[in-house]
Amino acid sequence: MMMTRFTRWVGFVNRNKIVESSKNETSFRRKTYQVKMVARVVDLRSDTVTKPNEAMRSAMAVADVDDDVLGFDPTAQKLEMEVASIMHKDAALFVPSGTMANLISVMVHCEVRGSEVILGDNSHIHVYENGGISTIGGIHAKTLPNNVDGTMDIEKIVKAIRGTDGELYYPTTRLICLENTHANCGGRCLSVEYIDKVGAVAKEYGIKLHIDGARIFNASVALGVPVHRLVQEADSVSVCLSKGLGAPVGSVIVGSKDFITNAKRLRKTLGGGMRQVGVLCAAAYVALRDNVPKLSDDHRRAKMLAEGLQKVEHFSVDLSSVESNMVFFNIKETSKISPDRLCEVLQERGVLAMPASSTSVRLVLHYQISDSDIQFSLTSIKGAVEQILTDGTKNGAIVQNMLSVAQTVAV
Ligand SMILES: Cc1ncc(COP(=O)(O)O)c(C=O)c1O
Ligand SMILES: C[C@@H](O)[C@H](N)C(=O)O
Repeated sequence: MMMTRFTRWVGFVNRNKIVESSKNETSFRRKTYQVKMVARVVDLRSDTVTKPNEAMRSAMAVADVDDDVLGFDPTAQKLEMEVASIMHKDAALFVPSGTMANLISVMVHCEVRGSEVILGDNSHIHVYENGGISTIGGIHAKTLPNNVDGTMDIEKIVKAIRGTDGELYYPTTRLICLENTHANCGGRCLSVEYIDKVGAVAKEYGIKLHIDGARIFNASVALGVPVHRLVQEADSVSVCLSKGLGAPVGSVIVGSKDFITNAKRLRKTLGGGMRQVGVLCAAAYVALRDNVPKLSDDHRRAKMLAEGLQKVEHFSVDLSSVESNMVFFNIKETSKISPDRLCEVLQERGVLAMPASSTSVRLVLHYQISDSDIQFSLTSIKGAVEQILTDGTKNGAIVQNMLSVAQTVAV
């Protein structure tokens, strides 16, 4: 799973040195892997790695702030109203992270003990949020297989909804969660037709629909569908401003006024109530204002990167799966190149990437990656492959020599 490898590969770039951390079983140890003077670093680990730009920093410096727990931070209110308006929802709430946005949303919808949520077995909520909906929310997860396009079969969703006949034994289904775009399915986009159908099922059975919209603006741009139309049937959406939009921190939950009132209380319970949070909301507002139009360039560069990778003999890329800002490519087993080793050598060559599985690597585009960065990355990747194969040949020769010496000595 990408996340297990993700926790092992956290590379920090600090000016001209790369400090590599690797996670062992017992504790997180930061070790200086190798301090190398690199002329250039292209960070393709995720779209969470962007640094606040000058406009964001300036806005943060002059932000009009007050105590937001008391409900008076004007910049937080301005951002929340803007996101609610864009999404055509009644209200919104700024929270520190996408993980907390999802947790709060699920907990508000499933506030009655014995609730169950239907979600994908490859969804971020199920795989990468420490099981928070269960460990903190006390909510039962009913997972269904995610298809390669990020959807769950609607027939399976309907079948998974608990009937009243088993209420003495079964949890009660109260929520369906979708994810758009779908991170672990390569950033694939869920169509508005599909979301509408799931919304219709939710309404028919009197349950709610939440969309993990960490990259909902990527989906909107990739599909050419207004973002409010994509989420029309959702009762709540978590919108990350700190992903492709490039804000340093934060997500926004949108929904009805009552939903957001309950969400606000739960945010405080979870410790997410923040005081002069307008400093962060100011940067998020700039990201929302300036960066949505840049997402199509991220998608274009993702395709450019995928096409370049496809030309590398030892890689395979499903070009049709590159719908937004993510590229997953497989390394053929015959190459004997491991994703870990490739990412390690790439790091020495100034490209940061993350293994996605034992045979694949994930690359994520964001607005701080340029066209020339793509060319630089492709050149570095080809160089890294050659280096690993050459090392492999040399090591093979050394081992062969050692074996023949050992045999000679043994005789
Ligand atoms: C699809 C998706 N949902 C939620 C999150 C969680 O966001 P955060 O990292 O801000 O907690 C992420 C990744 O970060 C994600 O990729
Ligand atoms: C790893 C995961 O939590 C993060 N959302 C990412 O896609 O990088």
